[in-house]
Amino acid sequence: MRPKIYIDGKEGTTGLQIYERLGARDDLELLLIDEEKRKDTEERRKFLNAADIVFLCLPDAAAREAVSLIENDHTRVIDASTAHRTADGWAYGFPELSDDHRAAIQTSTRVANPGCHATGFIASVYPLVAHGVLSATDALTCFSLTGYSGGGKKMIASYEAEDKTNDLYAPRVYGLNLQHKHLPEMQKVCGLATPPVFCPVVDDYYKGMATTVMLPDHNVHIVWQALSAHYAGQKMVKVAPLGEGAPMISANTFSGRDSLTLYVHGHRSQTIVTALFDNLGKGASGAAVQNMNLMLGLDETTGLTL
Ligand SMILES: NC(=O)C1=CN([C@@H]2O[C@H](COP(=O)(O)OP(=O)(O)OC[C@H]3O[C@@H](n4cnc5c(N)ncnc54)[C@H](OP(=O)(O)O)[C@@H]3O)[C@@H](O)[C@H]2O)C=CC1
Ligand SMILES: CC(=O)N[C@@H](CCC(=O)OP(=O)(O)O)C(=O)O
Repeated sequence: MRPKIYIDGKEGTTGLQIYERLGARDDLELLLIDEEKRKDTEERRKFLNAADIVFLCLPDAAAREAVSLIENDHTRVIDASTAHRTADGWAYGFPELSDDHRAAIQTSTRVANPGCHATGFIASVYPLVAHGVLSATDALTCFSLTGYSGGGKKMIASYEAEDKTNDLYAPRVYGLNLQHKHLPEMQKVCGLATPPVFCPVVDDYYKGMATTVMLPDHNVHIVWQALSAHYAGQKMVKVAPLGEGAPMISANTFSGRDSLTLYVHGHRSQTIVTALFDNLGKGASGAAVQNMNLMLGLDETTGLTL
């Protein structure tokens, strides 16, 4: 019997991209809700309980509601929203962090898919803390560039409107209250004493991310070696040869891909690490499908673009 899959929020940005990755597969049975009933709670309840795996591609409140509608023990959940990323009982869906993370995803009934900016930050910082290159009390700073699809349908509409306002033609620094919603998962997953000073920037291109962590007092060779050793053998996360990409890397390089690559650059005692990936790939839908593959005991790259 093919596993039954339901995407709650399939008409949204993340949901559509998951559908694109699953639509052509014949090893899965996709449960498709009637278009007019896609927000009908009782109809959703039926689909959520009929599925073996559900993807939640919804705003946080709707994702919490969806979980509360599941009344059985067999439906497993992959939540793309922020609602459950630091919640007890949820596995954090980043299998490359450690064998324990991978095993938790494979066996869990509740998997929280990482936030896009959090993916870039954690990819660099988790291994450096785990291998003692950074300490949990180091004060970290990070800036992260994203395409406008990261803001979902509303933001896409504003960037693609015919009467687009002038401010949308330039990069926009946001998260200025320093309380971006990804900070709790960045801090918790990396085991940091304090959250990083985090500066997200959204710009006038559709998708792709460059998340840069700055290390003012760390040797570039030590950082590169620790990251390379940590991700050796991984299929979806790689470390580029030291210095590759100089003198300039573009944040849309990985647009359309589901993998992530870390680029390490340095001079004297200063180092920067930049994660290049797609906010809708390893930053959302690609990661969600990778997690589903692991939960089903399949090759994690099935249906994905490396
Ligand atoms: N875009 C990205 O790059 C990323 C997004 N995410 C997260 O994924 C989730 C989805 O985001 P995104 O796809 O960007 O958002 P969108 O706004 O593009 O899509 C959300 C979808 O959910 C639908 N929806 C809203 N409320 C309900 C409800 N009660 N029942 C059923 N459907 C509902 C919306 O309907 P309607 O079409 O009518 O508006 C829409 O289709 C969010 O939690 C987001 O934070 C995570 C990582 C990256
Ligand atoms: C450009 C933009 O607005 N991006 C979103 C992040 C998208 C994402 O990862 O969303 P979730 O955390 O909800 O999963 C933001 O910074 O809030």
